[in-house]
Amino acid sequence: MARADADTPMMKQYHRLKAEAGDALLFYRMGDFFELFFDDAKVAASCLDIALTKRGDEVPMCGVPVHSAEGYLARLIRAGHRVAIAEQIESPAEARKARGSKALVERAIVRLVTPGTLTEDTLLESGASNWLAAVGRAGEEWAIAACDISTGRFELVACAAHELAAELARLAPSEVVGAEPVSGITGRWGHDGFDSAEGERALKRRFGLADLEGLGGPGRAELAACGGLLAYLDTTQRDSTAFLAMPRRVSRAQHMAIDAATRASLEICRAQDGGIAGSLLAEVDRCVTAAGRRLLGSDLSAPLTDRQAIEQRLDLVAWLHEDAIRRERVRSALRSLPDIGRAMGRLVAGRGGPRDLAALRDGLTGAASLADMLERQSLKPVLLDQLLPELGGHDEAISELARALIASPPLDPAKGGFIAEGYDRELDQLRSASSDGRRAIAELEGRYREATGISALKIRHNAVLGYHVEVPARHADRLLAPDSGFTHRQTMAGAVRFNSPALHEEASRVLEAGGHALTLEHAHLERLTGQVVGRAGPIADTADALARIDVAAGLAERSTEGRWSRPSLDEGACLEIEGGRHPVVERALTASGERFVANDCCLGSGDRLWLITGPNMGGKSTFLRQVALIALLAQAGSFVPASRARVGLVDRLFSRVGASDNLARGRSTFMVEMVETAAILAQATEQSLVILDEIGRGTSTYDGLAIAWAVVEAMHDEVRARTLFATHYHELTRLAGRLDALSLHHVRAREWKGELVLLHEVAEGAADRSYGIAVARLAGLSPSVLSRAKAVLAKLEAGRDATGGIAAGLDDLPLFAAFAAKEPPKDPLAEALAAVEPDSLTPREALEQLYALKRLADERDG
Ligand SMILES: Nc1ncnc2c1ncn2[C@@H]1O[C@H](COP(=O)(O)OP(=O)(O)OP(=O)(O)O)[C@@H](O)[C@H]1O
Repeated sequence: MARADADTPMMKQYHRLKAEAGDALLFYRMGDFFELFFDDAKVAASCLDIALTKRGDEVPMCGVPVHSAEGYLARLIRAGHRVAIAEQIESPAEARKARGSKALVERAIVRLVTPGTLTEDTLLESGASNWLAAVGRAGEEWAIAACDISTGRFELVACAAHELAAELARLAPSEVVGAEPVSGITGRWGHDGFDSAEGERALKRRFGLADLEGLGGPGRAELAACGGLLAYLDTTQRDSTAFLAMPRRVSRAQHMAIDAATRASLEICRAQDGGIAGSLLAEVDRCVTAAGRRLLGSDLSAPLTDRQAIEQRLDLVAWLHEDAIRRERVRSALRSLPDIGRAMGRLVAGRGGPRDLAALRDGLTGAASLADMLERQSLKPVLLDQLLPELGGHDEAISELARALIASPPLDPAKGGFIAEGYDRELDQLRSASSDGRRAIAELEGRYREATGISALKIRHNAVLGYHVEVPARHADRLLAPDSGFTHRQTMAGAVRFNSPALHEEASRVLEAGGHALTLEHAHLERLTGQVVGRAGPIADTADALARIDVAAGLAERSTEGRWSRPSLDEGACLEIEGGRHPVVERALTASGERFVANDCCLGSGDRLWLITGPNMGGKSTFLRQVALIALLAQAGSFVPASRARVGLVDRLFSRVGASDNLARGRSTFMVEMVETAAILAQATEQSLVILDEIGRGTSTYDGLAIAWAVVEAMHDEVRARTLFATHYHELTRLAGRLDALSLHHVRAREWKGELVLLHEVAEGAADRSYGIAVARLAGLSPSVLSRAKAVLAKLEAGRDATGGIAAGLDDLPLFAAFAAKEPPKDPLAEALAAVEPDSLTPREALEQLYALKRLADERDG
């Protein structure tokens, strides 16, 4: 930068603000633009594809107009940037008045825009939640405090260190913050406030609580996370407040545990390409409101484990499923409702406007009439009875807003005109004074035309001159005459402009009345906003209740469309599915005119591990995933794509795909596969459901088979979870003779007139052969390569038959339990040492312990 420029007061101010903004891009307000300088300008210009210019000789700079800044902000945020907004906090006139004619306008950072702290519609996806998650810890305890300030949701979850990643995967936050880096988690670290005492203070202050008993006494890690979260909100929101309902403590046991890899593999809320299209969510979603869509996403992300709660959701879906007319009435009532949750988020944050108030008016009115309609229905399910009271109770607010606002107010309050006539007498009078004035001005125009004889005379208005008389240049002389009563203001190319005392007087009246009217309207806006913000909690409850009804009605609609059935739930470890289908694959096939073959599955304590073989493309992966998705949908409270399903409640769901299937995602090392398999073996329980698709195939045949073999044994003998294991290692079928709760299944195929026909039917027993070469022919491999492959296969098979193949001798292998029992011998000295707590010992006790340890050491060595 040029030295001289660096020293200007403006640049000094800029650098001070930039230092405060840290790594966020600084939007520095200059008149009608936000300007960016130095590296910020380079980053923004390339990200936004706008021109990079120079200030003075050297300072790179670019700018975006204030009125369209939101669109640019959205792009920067989506590209992973944070933006600090430095506004002018006084007008140039105020600055001059206070500090002289050359005074610099004072600026301050009024907001830090980050991905997790957005409230604007243009910056948010309407159908997805926008979580900000703060990771806190106290000793060995960890917790996440998460909020979505666009709707006020606020959750606390305590968990162990190894569960953090899965919990974060459930929330899929837009932003993660914490005090110190947590391995395996991408976030922004180094933030302050992650302290339990600070958290407790901040929570009490924020919600006006004397103690935290009402919240069920959150633990120290939860408080630390809260402290960090609230401090971060203060940093980003500055003078405005973020919308937060009272925190809800989420116990991990309330939800089916699903780790990040399983979510990705089952494509629950996002498909593999990261988009919603192609995911389970997109397939199931028939919600008619954005809030419903957000809730459905969170339901599918966190299926329940409490049978009663699931049955309640299912009862509501069933009630809407059995009566199409009732369902359509509910859905059409919901369809017209605005997003009151998000409107509330903006109003609380001080970024709301008249249109948000109108959204509340219309949304709450709609909620009340929906409640009326539902109230009259008979045999209502319990959940609906619980939801109905939440829909109402806003009569006062509704009638106030209905009286106060015009039908469709403008987004921007700046020009006024949003307060309805008849709401405020004074405002009405001011408005009529102003319109009387405008009428008087129009009359004046007529009179002047007559008096001057200039029919082209006009009274106009612009920002610089205000009201003025304008005549074509050729008639100007008449008005320029000293006794004309007009004062010259401006000469243009073809016209000359004048003022007159009468016009001046009328114009002042218009201006004054208009100004007062605007001030009054703004005062009303502020007061009305204050009133609804005071009811933020109950309004958020209404928004949640509407979303819950929308989700149930949408699921009922989807079930009708797809002939889905209500699952029955069971506390035991069973999973019985008749005529199960994979909703996403089924739709893709139907779209191309093909038929999806429904399949059965029956897992129970005596038959809990299915080993599935069969040709490539035979439908193994599809079958595995559909079973997992059916369990997941059932526990989320949805009907399922099956003719009958009985689901033993699943505590944890795991799905893993062998390494090579994941190649496209670039994270498909064999190592990842093994780490993930190890996690399943460590975490799955007898109540879990595990889907393993070709585990072990990412390495050499011998290693792969050996690992797959050992994993199947461990799943069967140790973990004992319900398991579906798809494999191409035919040798594994030998395990059926040794493991009594394992059964063999295959996807059927037939060769007909030399062509392979894949039947996509799951049948009992092992596949008779692998058909790999036949599939390769389907794929179009050349005849010469195919015939060579056949010759090689024949040789290999002959060798296998002669020697017993690669699995020869495995039948003599001792059982898995014989190995599993062998743990490394314990070291008493190490154990005793680990048990010592130096801080809690007196010097004398310490000495005694030292002697005891020495004794143990002697015993071990001696
Ligand atoms: N039940 C079914 N009914 C009809 N078509 C099916 C069915 N299941 C799968 N398919 C079709 O077969 C294709 C392959 O299925 P899938 O990927 O499940 O096979 P796979 O046995 O796992 O194959 P590979 O062993 O090569 O991974 C699917 O994309 C789908 O088009």
